Amino acid sequence: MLGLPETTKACLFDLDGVLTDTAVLHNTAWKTMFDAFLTARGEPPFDPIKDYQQYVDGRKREDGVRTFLASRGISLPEGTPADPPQAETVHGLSARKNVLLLELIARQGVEVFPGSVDYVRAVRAAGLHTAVVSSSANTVQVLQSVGISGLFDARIDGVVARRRRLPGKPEPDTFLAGAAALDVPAGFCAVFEDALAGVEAGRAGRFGTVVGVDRLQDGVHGPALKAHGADLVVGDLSELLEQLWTFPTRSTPGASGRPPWTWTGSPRPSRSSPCPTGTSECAATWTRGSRTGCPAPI
Ligand SMILES: O=P(O)(O)OC[C@H]1O[C@@H](O)[C@H](O)[C@@H](O)[C@@H]1O
Repeated sequence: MLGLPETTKACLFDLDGVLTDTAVLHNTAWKTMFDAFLTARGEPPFDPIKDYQQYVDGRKREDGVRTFLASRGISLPEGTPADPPQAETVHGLSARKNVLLLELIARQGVEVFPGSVDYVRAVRAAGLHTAVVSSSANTVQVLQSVGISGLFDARIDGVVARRRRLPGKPEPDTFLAGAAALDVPAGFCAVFEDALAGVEAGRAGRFGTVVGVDRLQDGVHGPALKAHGADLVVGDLSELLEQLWTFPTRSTPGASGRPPWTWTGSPRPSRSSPCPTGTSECAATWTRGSRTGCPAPI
């Protein structure tokens, strides 16, 4: 069910790029901030694909600054969290990026991915627990702005991680804290992540399933998510809902109240996993309304 193993008891969702369309806002804020900094030093600009994915995406704000600067062989003083945006320190650059991000959020607004909201609702309807596990210290504001805070039983975000001194992704600690908050062992949890650092954290924490979410669909990011720890990769969580299949009986209703599939021909395929339809095992002809074909994506 839900495209997850039957043993799954809880789902841990990353925020930016998984639930909300905010990864692009973060990326823009990072590029604007780093480009101004790099240009002043005569350095090549920030690459919004390679640099973002490898050094920044999914990491806590200050970790993103440190990891990217290290990749360019640049070192800055740490400073303190009280540093203003003008400070030439790790915390100062972090503050600059946050000012830009908040401007972008205010100007452009935040959108949810409807397929993700449908999926979270389906997960909860199936009795599974849910948590949002994000590196972002702006998680509360983003969730509230789109009205989905109530869909999660627990939240481990950048603010919580800072307070509890949890190492950020790619370390597994924030996801493990999410699982602990739901009182579900990691092996019974599914992690949903769009960032390389995030799927790495999922693998490092030995979670039951790590679902990579490939919003780029460029033929590169999906395989990279797999290489970094995703067990499966989807373009949108709605794809998992579509795989919410069982071999229907003649009276089994389709998902979302659609008419049931019926079959003709024989033999009717037996239940098995993975779905045998579309393989030589399936000799039945399945129809629903005017549609004939595989019942898996019901
Ligand atoms: O700056 P914030 O809102 O605390 O977010 C920290 C990080 O949160 C992650 O979710 C994003 O993938 C990163 O791009 C971002 O830098």
